[in-house]
Amino acid sequence: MPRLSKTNPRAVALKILIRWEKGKPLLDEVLSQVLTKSVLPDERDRALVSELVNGVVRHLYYLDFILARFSEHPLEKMDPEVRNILRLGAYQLLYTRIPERVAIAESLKILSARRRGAWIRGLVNAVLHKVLENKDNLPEPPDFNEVYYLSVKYSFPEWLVKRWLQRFGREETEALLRASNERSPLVIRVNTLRVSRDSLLVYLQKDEVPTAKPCPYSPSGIVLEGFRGKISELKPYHFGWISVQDSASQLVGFLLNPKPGAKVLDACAGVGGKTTHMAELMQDKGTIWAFDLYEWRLEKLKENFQRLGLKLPKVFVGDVVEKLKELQPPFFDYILIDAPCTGTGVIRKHPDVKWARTEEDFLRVPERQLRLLEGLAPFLKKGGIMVYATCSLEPEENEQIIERFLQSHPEFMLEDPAKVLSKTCPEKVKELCVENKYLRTFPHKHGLDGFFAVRLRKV
Ligand SMILES: C[S@@+](CC[C@H](N)C(=O)[O-])C[C@H]1O[C@@H](n2cnc3c(N)ncnc32)[C@H](O)[C@@H]1O
Repeated sequence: MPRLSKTNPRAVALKILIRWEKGKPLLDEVLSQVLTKSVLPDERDRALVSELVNGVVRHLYYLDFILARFSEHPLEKMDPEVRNILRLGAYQLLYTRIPERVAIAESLKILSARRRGAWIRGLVNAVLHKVLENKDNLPEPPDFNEVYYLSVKYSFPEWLVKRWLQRFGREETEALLRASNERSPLVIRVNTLRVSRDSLLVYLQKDEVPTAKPCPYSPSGIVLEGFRGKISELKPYHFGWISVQDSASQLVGFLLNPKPGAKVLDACAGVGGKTTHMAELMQDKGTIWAFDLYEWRLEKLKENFQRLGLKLPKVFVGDVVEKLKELQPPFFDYILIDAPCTGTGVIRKHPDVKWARTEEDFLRVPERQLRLLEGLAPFLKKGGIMVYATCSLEPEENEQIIERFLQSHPEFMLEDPAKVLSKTCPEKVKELCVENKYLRTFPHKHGLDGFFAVRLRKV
């Protein structure tokens, strides 16, 4: 019989948290590796693992603050198994509707199965009961230090809170921290080559997701409010009618808006979220060259093209700047640079991002981004369009990079995103366009992932 660590969702979550805490690998990757090896055939158990792991990572500092108040033993001196079982227990008690006795009993069951002694079980039992007894009157972090207070209350590293406070001020920073801790709704993009958004909406509302509603910004977007199921269990997913893509990310495709028959370069294609959108916008006519550093991502990209019934693009593994020098490609009509970035705009989806970043990233990452802009600019046709996008909120990766690029490239000019987007998207999209130059979305202002994008024309 498989061991508890493979069959019990809380034990699987514990294993993931211990592994994540040790080396801070990408949480999604550890989650999928451990889930693949686990024996959890029920989809609800797998969803519980994901909910517990993401929840603990999202509220890490606050959970530790609360636990430290109720434990006589310093958390940092506990072994990782005990520390993380306490975090898991406290998360269930404070943030979920799991019955309290189940949350505590299951924590103790795991410790027993792992042959932890009576002393450890007693400690965990006592601390979790104290959390439960004080649930309606939990201690607050001291507020004489604004940075420390916000950092603990919303579980963000102090350096990032300080950075946002300097830029946005107290009220807006608090709104951003709060919004970044919320779970984002699931948004899908309709493959309009197969089905119209209106008819798919009718189908979903009637049959599979009664709460489905049109996205107010993207003409192809449907928001599956409150949907907690697995997307691959929806029939339209199997028919190739939909892809999962946040509304802000969909707008990047509409900003480039490649025409049918065009030659397009997707420099950082990943698993093809935007590549497939471009193919749909081009009515599957034309040529797309898709690059990424990782083969496994491009394999997924191909699967996505196949599922959506789209013609496969030309796919290349490796550094796009170096590869293009070897390949001597044609000049492109359109280039998309969906640049690697710090990801501070998508913390609500990837809570580990806040713990993985350091201040040095804001020196290192922009240089990679500028290298991509500089390296790809020569491959764009005169009159062609290049869109640069990130899911970061930080000016160093966004406005400042574009200014630096434009200073040494007078042959490029910025186009007003509002003018381009209003041709295909609802009027409301203009709210997201600023200074006639930038498309900028924020979780706390628009309820969207934080994205930045510009449209550059080579003149
Ligand atoms: C923001 S993600 C792209 C997401 C993707 N466009 C989508 O919509 O699904 C950035 C991607 O760029 C890739 N990347 C980073 N540097 C690169 C380079 N020099 N050449 C090619 N790909 C690169 C990364 O592997 C990563 O998959």
